[in-house]
Amino acid sequence: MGLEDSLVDKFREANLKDESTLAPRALDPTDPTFVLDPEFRRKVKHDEFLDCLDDQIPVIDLTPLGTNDEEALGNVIAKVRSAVEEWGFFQVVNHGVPLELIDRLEKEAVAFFSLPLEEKKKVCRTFDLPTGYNNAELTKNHRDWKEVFDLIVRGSIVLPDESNTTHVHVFNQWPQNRPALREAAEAYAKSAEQLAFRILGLLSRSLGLPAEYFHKYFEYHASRLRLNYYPVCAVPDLALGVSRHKDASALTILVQDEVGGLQVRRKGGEWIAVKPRREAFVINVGAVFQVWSNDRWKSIEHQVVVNENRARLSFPLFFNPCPSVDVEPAPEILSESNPARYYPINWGLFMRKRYDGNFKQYGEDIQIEHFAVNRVSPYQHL
Ligand SMILES: O=C(O)CCC(=O)C(=O)O
Ligand SMILES: [Fe+2]
Repeated sequence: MGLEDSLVDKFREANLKDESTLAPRALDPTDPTFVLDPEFRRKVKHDEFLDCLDDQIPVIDLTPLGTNDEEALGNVIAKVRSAVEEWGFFQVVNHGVPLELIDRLEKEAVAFFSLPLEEKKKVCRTFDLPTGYNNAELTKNHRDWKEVFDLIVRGSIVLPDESNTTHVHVFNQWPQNRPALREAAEAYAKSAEQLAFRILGLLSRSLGLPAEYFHKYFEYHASRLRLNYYPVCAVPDLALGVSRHKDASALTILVQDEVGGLQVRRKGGEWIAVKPRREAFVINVGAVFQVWSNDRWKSIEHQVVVNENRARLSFPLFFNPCPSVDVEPAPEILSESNPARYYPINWGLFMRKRYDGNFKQYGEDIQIEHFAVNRVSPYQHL
């Protein structure tokens, strides 16, 4: 038996013995794909926070957004620009989303994830319907130590089918007899959606464009709210809650509980553990802004580590354009010395391929880089 086989055994046996997790066992620790190759395992624990402020994602107070104070607003925009250029991430406080909406959703999410697996599987995601419950998600072909519940923020969207010959209607699945989960998720999603539009405006201005510049791409936006539940893991140095990845969204708004687990890759390659703050949202720009900004901004790698003591909840809202939109570098940003670095990418087809890649085991997930000019891409026809 090789070294890796013995680690797979260790992972399985320790997790089978572990009775501490709140939810009934929904992850099968005998699946060897949970055990990551050494280079992908955590380097830093979930609560190993660095004390120095320079080592934390900048915190930006959004109070000036509701005022006519142009000078204060100008400061906010400058801070956003600098944080996105430096980190790809920032945190916001005084964001306008009521805390009680978050509390309520956390309570309902815990109640849902605590249900027996057979109950949760009644709203299981399928190949054609990428909403609802999933306990077998792959991030770049690694199995994640997490359970998720996904919903479309606007209730439903229309996506191209796999072969791009027709369209499929994607709608939300809700557990029967649990109206409180739906009410809590919809109320939170509505409030976070408003925040997303305000942040979209800030990001546009940070690129030197009018506040409403990108709003036209979001009329029938395809945003998704995800409820993440990371059970206790008996051997957290072998698996991750979410393997390293870059978000494909325009921007992501994340709220997390006090446990900790999110880690962001810095330019030097090191991983920084993000210290949870109850009053703050973590925001990052995704691949769509990378394209719009013609690589001035990058979608930055991040991951989630798990731990042996406490389960964790987090709720990312992936703010996505309409499926019909072709995402391409904003012409106002381009010049002779800054030519377009990407071909136009149809967002609906891109999402379809991403969903399919999460569901099936592909060699490589589709990435925005596949559309870079000068790259020979299997997806250039999209
Ligand atoms: O749980 C988190 O803190 C982040 C999750 C995440 O990055 C994702 O779902 O894309
Ligand atoms: Fe992410």
